[in-house]
Amino acid sequence: MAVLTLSFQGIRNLASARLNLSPGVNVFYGDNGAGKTSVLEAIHLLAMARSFKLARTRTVVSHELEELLVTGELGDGSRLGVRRTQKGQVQIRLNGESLASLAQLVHLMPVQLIHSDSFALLEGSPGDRRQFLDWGVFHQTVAFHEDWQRLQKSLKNRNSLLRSGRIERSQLAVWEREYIEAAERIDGYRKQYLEGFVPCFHDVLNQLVSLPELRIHYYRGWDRQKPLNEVLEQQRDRDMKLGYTQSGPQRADMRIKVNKVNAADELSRGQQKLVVCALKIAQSLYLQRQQNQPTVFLIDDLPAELDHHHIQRLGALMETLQSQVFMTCVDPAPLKTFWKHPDQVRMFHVEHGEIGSEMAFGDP
Ligand SMILES: Nc1ncnc2c1ncn2[C@@H]1O[C@H](COP(=O)(O)OP(=O)(O)OP(=O)(O)O)[C@@H](O)[C@H]1O
Repeated sequence: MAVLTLSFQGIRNLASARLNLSPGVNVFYGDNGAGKTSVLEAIHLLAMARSFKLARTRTVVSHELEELLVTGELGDGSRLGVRRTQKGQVQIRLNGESLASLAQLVHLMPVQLIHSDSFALLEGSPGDRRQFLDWGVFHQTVAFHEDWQRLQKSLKNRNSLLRSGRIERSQLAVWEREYIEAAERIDGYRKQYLEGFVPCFHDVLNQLVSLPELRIHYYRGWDRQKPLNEVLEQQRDRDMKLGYTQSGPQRADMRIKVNKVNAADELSRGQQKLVVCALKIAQSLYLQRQQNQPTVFLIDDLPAELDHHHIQRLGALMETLQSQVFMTCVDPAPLKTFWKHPDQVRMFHVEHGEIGSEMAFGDP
């Protein structure tokens, strides 16, 4: 859901502000250290009650203040507010009422983030790709969250039994049954999600860059040929020595390869960025088609690594999404010329933490 007005105070170097936003594209430009990324953090805080990374969340409250406050008026007229203290206490309110869970907040305003860490989708660990995959599954399948919690609980209990060294077979059997059931359901949700998502991804990728050899391979976290109960049985002794469970959905991966080589090892930095953008855009398009739920995009330094031609392609694609987009850049020039609907684009100049008067292209 789009944020139509955004107010914040106590975020890093940003002066308190109230911004009228476009439901389409919003560009924040300015010099290094001006506070552009901090504006994206403000929106991320509103949507997720935290910054992009745990480490960043710890430092997000301004040095001079005890707490931060971000509030927004959303497209459906509701008012959302997030307060966070230096000590990490969080309060989330929707229309004046406290929200019971973070999951409720995350469903309200799905956010896709594209920034320098997003390259981890290609060059990072399987955990980075699982997180991406599960974002889509979480929004598509209501039951996923509950099954994920069941999986975590049974896995934790199995692992602590394995570590205790005194294995009570009947107790282990109870947790293994629970673990296998949750694992198979999660694997099923992920497979079903990828069946719809992968063609959508290739469509988007083709609009950005020609990489006909690129493929996504799903690994479910245990041997494709064997049922999980058999795998657990075979690995039990080794699992005991290691003190953890080697196989299951917590080891799944979504490998992205070009000519059978990891995309991160084959593609240029710019091509990698286009693949990352295609993955995130496709995920949002797919969510939009399946659930009629638009995503908010946060793109830090959109032009970095891209030539003018690809910036234009990406901009044109962003414009066609029914999503609200926030992007930052140092030099706004490459982002000024090509919009098909300039009345939907607003530009904000950020200077020493102050957000300058906003300008829409339609303005005189
Ligand atoms: N807790 C804090 N309190 C006050 N100022 C902070 C705090 N944390 C960071 N800063 C400062 O706030 C500024 C925020 O920078 P930000 O990352 O938003 O800049 P940017 O415009 O995105 O820059 P770049 O183009 O270099 O990425 C930096 O100058 C930083 O030193």
